Amino acid sequence: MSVEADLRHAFRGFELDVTLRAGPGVTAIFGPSGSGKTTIINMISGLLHPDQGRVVIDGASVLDTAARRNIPPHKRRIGYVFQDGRLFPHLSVAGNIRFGARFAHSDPIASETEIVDLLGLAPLMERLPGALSGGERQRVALARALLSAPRLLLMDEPLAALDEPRKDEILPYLEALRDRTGLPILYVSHSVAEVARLADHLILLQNGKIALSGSTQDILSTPAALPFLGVREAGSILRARVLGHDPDGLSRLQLSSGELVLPRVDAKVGESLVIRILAQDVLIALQHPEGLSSRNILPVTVEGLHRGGGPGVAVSLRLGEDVLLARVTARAADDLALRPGLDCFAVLKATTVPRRNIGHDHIGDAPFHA
Ligand SMILES: Nc1ncnc2c1ncn2[C@@H]1O[C@H](COP(=O)(O)OP(=O)(O)OP(=O)(O)O)[C@@H](O)[C@H]1O
Repeated sequence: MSVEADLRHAFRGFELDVTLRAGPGVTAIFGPSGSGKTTIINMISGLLHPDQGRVVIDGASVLDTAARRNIPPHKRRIGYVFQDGRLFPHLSVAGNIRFGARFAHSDPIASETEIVDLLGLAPLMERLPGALSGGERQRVALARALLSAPRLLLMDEPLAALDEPRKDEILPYLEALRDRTGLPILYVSHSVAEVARLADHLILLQNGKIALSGSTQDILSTPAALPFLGVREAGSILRARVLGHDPDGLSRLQLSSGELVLPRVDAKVGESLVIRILAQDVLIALQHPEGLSSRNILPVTVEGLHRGGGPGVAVSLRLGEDVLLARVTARAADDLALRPGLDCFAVLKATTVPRRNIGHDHIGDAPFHA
């Protein structure tokens, strides 16, 4: 399943011009306020009509301005999840979920029981939305969208209205939904942490145009992406497998090259994880440091440097199959004579990685209807 969109549109003082293609899994659309994220989502869903455009979902054309084709929103087979859930307050959870099924034009992607199980809703079925937490309400909105037998899911900042603990609670459900439904999911977000955790692909939008796009892992480790993500949020993703949990409360993880030690992670031995390491939490040493408190000293090779407008330099460091991003001062980069090809050591402090930055890599569970 896939979605293709070619969209051109002018509002007063704003021009949108994007071509995108997304397959199964999460494709995040990330960009500053006013860059056009919601406009893209609204045009794909049919809520807004572009000056010129073409949208193809799962091989079916739903919009083609040149051919005067414009399928109305409710016939496009799209599940839409908004920031605020938009549940019917007078219907129970079960009633809200079943409402989605009324719009199903074909076989659902999974049965109601499967969807209720996936989103952990069984104990909540009789409750009214007013008696649910924000995170629970969003899980109901996700279930309703899934039961409408969509070929595409659009999520416009679905976690933005939730506080941090509720976000943490719902992220594992979104990971499961991503891995089990096989649907393309376009996910609008302002949060690098969310994108790093969930998205397979990332589109960076600026002023109505695509500035960068590619696999999330590649984009997040590209020094050139740093100005878009913000220096504080910049960081790369490492893939790791849990090797073991030690009695002193630390977990050992296998990287594509070397091992990482972190405070106990919530995963079983053998599980695959994605871990976001913030660029500001990585130190660079030319020699293997001795007598250091950190247990994470990884041999790396400098791949590239990117000088920003300020005092900082982003340095990409090759670590096996992954790239680690470090942010150092320009003065330090000069003093250490950092240059592509230089072998050095990356030092990470184990306690700086918050739990939120550790996600599950694509879960091995069989997709629905596999
Ligand atoms: N119906 C409209 N009429 C005129 N201008 C619009 C309309 N909708 C959006 N715009 C303009 O288009 C631009 C993109 O808006 P859009 O809502 O897509 O941005 P966004 O990236 O989703 O922003 P945010 O993160 O704040 O939600 C903005 O300059 C906005 O003012």
